[in-house]
Amino acid sequence: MTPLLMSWRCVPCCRSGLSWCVTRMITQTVLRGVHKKNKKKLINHSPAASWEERLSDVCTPLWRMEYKEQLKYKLEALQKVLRDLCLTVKERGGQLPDYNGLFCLLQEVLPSPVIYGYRNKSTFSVNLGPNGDPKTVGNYVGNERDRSIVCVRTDHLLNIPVKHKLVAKCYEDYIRQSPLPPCLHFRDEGHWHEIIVRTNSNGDVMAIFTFYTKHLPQDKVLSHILSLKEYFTHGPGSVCNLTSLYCQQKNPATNQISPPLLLHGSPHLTERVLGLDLRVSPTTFLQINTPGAELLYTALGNLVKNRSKSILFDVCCGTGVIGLSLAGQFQEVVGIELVDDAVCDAQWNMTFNGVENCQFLVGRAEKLLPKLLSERNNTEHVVAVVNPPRAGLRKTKL
Ligand SMILES: C[S@@+](CC[C@H](N)C(=O)[O-])C[C@H]1O[C@@H](n2cnc3c(N)ncnc32)[C@H](O)[C@@H]1O
Repeated sequence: MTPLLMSWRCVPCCRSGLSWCVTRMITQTVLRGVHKKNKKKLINHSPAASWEERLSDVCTPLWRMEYKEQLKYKLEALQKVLRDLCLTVKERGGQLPDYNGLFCLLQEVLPSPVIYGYRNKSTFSVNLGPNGDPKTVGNYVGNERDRSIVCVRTDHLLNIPVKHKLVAKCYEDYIRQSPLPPCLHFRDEGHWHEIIVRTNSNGDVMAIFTFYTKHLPQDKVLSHILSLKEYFTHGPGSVCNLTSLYCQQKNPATNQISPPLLLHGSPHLTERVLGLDLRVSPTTFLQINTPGAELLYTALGNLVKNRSKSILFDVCCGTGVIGLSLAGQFQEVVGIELVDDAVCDAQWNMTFNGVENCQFLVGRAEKLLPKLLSERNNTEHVVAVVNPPRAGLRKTKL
């Protein structure tokens, strides 16, 4: 189980006098990459392991540990990353400060306020289940390379909330009685595809399903989509009490997915994070554990106290949550984000919450940041935050 995925470190950047606060999500990928060997020990590779256990090992690799042990494991994983990085720099003749054998201060991993059912977004695939049923809704066990994928229901997963599981179950019930076949991985046929479920702290639910339109005339596409809508709004699926239902069509000609089409309910959910009301559209990025994110942003705020004369660069700002939540502590906030829609959400969030000292710019941080910094001759009053650190940012010259 990976209920808490956060820690942070603060590295003063000597060259520019710029405070460089780096928040860091320790993702499963990091755990996989850094502690591959250790992780193998965590996983029960016995052929007797059930499908459910195997799925838990994929989705929540630390689930066999007590939560305290998980936090210790994550801290050690981070220490190892920093030690390895330090070694690499030193081997190449570089010099680094020493903080107890690490080159920067590393704080404890904070426990998440919620450790079960904490996800606010889940994606469920459709594929062959362990019993061979091609209309099984769940998550994958197996390997894409050798095409050994099996789709296992997620009812037992500790990190997925009950509401998400209910939508997945209802979707499975519906597609099983539909005459249309599913659209399976690697097969250019069938129609029913994945479903994404998002919830907010109020318990509102948004579902976004993908429908593959190949070989189906548009009127038939429409009737099947509307029939699913009817099922979720007035049929047995109404137990899910959906706040919003969206459909995305996968276009066979381009293999691209259309923008989400609202079939029912409100276009957005609203999520409250640290007193801010945030607009959540089908594509909006939010940290997956909202109370965990609040803890992260609060911890970040504590690191950057007394900055009323400073400017904050929120690098890769997404919908601007970090910058907006810290805006009161800074003279000015500049968010930089690659994706246009995310910047629109950030601007909406700023206006809706009455924040006035932020601006959000669309563009690549690597390109915009040097220009923005060169416009400011005193970088002492500049703080930058990036979450998560991106490989694409590593060559940025500050
Ligand atoms: C995981 S989200 C994090 C958003 C935000 N920092 C937060 O914590 O809520 C990462 C964001 O970085 C953006 N991004 C990725 N590479 C970027 C780049 N080179 N320049 C600017 N934004 C980038 C993505 O579009 C995405 O919205």
